[in-house]
Amino acid sequence: MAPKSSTRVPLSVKGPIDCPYEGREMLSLPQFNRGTGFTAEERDVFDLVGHLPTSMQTLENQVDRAYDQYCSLEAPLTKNTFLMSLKVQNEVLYFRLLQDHLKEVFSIIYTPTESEAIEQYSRLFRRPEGCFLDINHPEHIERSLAAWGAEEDIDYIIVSDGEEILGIGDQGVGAIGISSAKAVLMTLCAGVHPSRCIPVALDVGTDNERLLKDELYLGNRHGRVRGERYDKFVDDFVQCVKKLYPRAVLHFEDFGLSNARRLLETYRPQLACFNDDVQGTGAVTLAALIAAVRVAGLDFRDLRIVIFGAGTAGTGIADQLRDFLDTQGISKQQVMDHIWLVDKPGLLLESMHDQLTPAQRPYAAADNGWNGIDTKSLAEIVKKVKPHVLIGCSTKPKAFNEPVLREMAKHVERPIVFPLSNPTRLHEATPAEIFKYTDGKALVATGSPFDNVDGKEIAENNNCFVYPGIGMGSILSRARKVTETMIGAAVKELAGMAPSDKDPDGALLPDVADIRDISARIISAVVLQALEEGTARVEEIEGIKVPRERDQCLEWVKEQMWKPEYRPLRKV
Ligand SMILES: NC(=O)C1=CN([C@@H]2O[C@H](COP(=O)(O)OP(=O)(O)OC[C@H]3O[C@@H](n4cnc5c(N)ncnc54)[C@H](O)[C@@H]3O)[C@@H](O)[C@H]2O)C=CC1
Ligand SMILES: CC(=O)C(=O)O
Ligand SMILES: [Mg+2]
Repeated sequence: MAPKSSTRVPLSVKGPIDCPYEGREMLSLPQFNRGTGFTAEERDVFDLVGHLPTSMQTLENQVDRAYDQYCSLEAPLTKNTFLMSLKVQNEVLYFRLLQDHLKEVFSIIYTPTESEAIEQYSRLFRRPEGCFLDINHPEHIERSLAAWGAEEDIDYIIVSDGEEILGIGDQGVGAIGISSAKAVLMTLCAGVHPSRCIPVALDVGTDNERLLKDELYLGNRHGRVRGERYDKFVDDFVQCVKKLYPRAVLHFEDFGLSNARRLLETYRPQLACFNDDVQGTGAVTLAALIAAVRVAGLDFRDLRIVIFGAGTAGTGIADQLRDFLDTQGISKQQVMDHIWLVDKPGLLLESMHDQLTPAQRPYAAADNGWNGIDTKSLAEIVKKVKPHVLIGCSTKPKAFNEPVLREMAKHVERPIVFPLSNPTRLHEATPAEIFKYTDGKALVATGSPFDNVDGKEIAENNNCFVYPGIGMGSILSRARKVTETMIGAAVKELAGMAPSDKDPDGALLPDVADIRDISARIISAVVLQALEEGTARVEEIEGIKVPRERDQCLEWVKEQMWKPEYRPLRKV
């Protein structure tokens, strides 16, 4: 959190850091604490003498020590808790450790382990690390948000009401866990200054009986508030964001099916906002699909796609495909005619109109042609449609079983299969199963990380590949809106980095280990698009003329990214 306005310090990414603190207080602030990393001069100037052991260490020494401690822990959840503690002790050390061991720690700080941490949020709680807004006290919204800094301090706000977290459903106030984890990734992947991002939990109650019965549960102990009171609370929050932080980008995460898209549609015209589950998932899946289509030698015009699980993510993917292909000269209707949505009632048909969500309706299949076919059976649907692509966002493990996959492999040369449900145990199939039942011919991407199978790398098709880039691109351009074309620019940039373009056995998305470089390129593409289409306000607000040439813009972007390093401290 930024210091109070009386001692406000600029939150920069280079040069000396102004510090108004000293002594024990400084050691308790993760933004300023360097522990054994403080130099002799800093110990003197900031009155730290006597508070630290004699020996002085470099950041690299500290990372080695912390990493050894991390490795000595066995269970992923214990590792997650350890990293959480490190984060509230020394922010630079925390991010440097993550950066140096990125691939290894990714599944610990994010899906799947973060899901476990969120399920146990009230029992693992040590220190609060975000902004908690209570539906029973909407009068506190402004005061709570304003405590995070002045208008120019805040770039990004991630908000969740915790209804549909990472595939594990309603976690009530545990929402703060996903907002914080996504905020960490904003810094780690895209270099957003950690103090310029606010993770927010909207505590509107929970319908999770386990939590309601748990005497240690830390959130509001009543059912989820819905309807007008909920809408008013969310609206109060958004209007407050607009008022206090008009430059910031608002990121919605893990809202439930009945709210996610509705809130996005309501607020998109009002401010720069983005729903990661709808748009981020759609964007990364489209990038992986573009890569897969190239490997399979297919044409998007002919592609038949079945999406199993037509909720927030499933319909987000369908819309992203439809809107992107429309810009490539394939009409929206043609794309919609080639997408089949399947949900709990089976294939979604026109005759189900009244039971379908507005997002599902445009894709409902005409009933004629399906007479005598069991539309509840995925294998039967696959037999009839003969899809090239099968995408899972259902949270139904093992839904892509042997009959389904074998049926798919009968009709197409290279089945494209993306089981995207998180966490790992909810995947519709494992990569090993998919390869087994398609005789190794499938092109696979998964929602959570998986190890290689028979030397084949498995792309992690997770929105973490794009939202940091889209978010930071919107921040740096000071975008008025996060537009479809800016998201499209991110998709094209990511699709252009697919290892499978060079090696047909390569992954459909680049390696998460390279996420900082990947994000920098996406940021740059988004900034350039925002400049071109006039959504950017960076010159107007900050007086900055961003280079419009690609390489120069990329260099500029890299300079704006926060890095975990001990910059000189200046006493103020
Ligand atoms: N890989 C990634 O980047 C992302 C993955 N996801 C994952 O996708 C899954 C779904 O997330 P959301 O769309 O946000 O949830 P959601 O609740 O909005 O949608 C889930 C949909 O699946 C349907 N469903 C549930 N059981 C089913 C069954 N047995 N057969 C067919 N359909 C069934 C539900 O009725 C609902 O329409 C979660 O596991 C989530 O973690 C979500 C966003 C991003
Ligand atoms: C990845 C993500 O956003 C989800 O599973 O909800
Ligand atoms: Mg999500």
